Amino acid sequence: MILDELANSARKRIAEQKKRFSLEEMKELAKSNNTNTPFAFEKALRKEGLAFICEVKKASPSKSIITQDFPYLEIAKEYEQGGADCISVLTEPTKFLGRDEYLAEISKQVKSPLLRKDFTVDAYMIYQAKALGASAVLLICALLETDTLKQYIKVCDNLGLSALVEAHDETEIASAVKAGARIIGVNNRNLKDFTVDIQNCVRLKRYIPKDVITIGESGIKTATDIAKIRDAGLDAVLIGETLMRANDKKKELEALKGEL
Ligand SMILES: O=C(O)c1ccccc1NCC(=O)[C@H](O)[C@H](O)COP(=O)(O)O
Repeated sequence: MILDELANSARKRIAEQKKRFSLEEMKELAKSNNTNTPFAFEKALRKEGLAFICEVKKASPSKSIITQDFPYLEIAKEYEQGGADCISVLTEPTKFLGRDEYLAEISKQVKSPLLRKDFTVDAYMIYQAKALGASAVLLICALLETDTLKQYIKVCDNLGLSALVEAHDETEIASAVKAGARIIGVNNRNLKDFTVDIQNCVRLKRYIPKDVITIGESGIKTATDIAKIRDAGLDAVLIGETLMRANDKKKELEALKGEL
C-alpha cells in the first residue's frame, strides 16, 4: 500500500538525517526557533466562518506531476495575498517531490501558520518541523496507533505546535478523539485506491466532538463543494491540486471563497 511505502521511506530518510543531527541536537534546533506564536495554526482555524488551508505541492502519488512550474515561494505568497488562513507545505521527497528547504524558506517569507505535510513516523520529525519553522504537523491515524498519536500530540503540545490528526473513517476518528486530538482532518481520498468522495467529510462530521476543529481534506474543486462542507458545519478546508493547477492562484482562491 502507498502509505506503507511512504512511511518506510520516511523511516529511512530520518535514519540518515539522525546521522547528521542527533535527536538531542534536533531538540536544541527546535527550541532555538522561536519565530512562531505558539499554536498559531490552531488559533488561525478557530476563526468565525470557514478557514482555508492552501497547499504547496508539486506532485502526488495519485496524480504524479501536478505542475512543472513550481515557484514555491511565489505560490505561498500568492496564497497569503488571496486570504489563506494557513499554508500546507509538502516536504515528502519521493512521491510529492517536496523538500524540507521549501518549508524553511517559506517560513522566512510568509506570516501565515505553516503545516509540515509529511508522513510523521518518528517524534524526531516533530522537532524537525519546529526547527524548519512549521506551526503544525500531520499525524495520520492509518499509520499511528492511538497511544503513539497521544504521545506525539504531547510532544507537539510541549513545542507549541498544533497536531492535525487525519482520519478517513469512523474507527480512525474514534482513535483520534481517544488520543486527545484538537484538530481532526477528514480525508475524502481513500489512500488505498485513491478514489475521492467529497461527501466523506460531510458524512463523518457527526462523529467528531463539537469543540474539535474539523477540516475537510482532498478533492475540493468548486465553490459548490465548499458550500456543502460549510453547510455541514466543518471549520476548515484543505485544498491542494485545484489551486496548484490554477494559473492565477489568488483569483482562484478568491473565487473558491466566494469573493468574486
Ligand atoms: O494525494 C495523494 O495522492 C496522496 C496519496 C497518498 C497519501 C496522501 C496523499 N495526499 C495528501 C493529501 O492529503 C492531499 O495533498 C491534500 O488533502 C490535498 O488534496 P487535494 O486538494 O486533492 O490535492
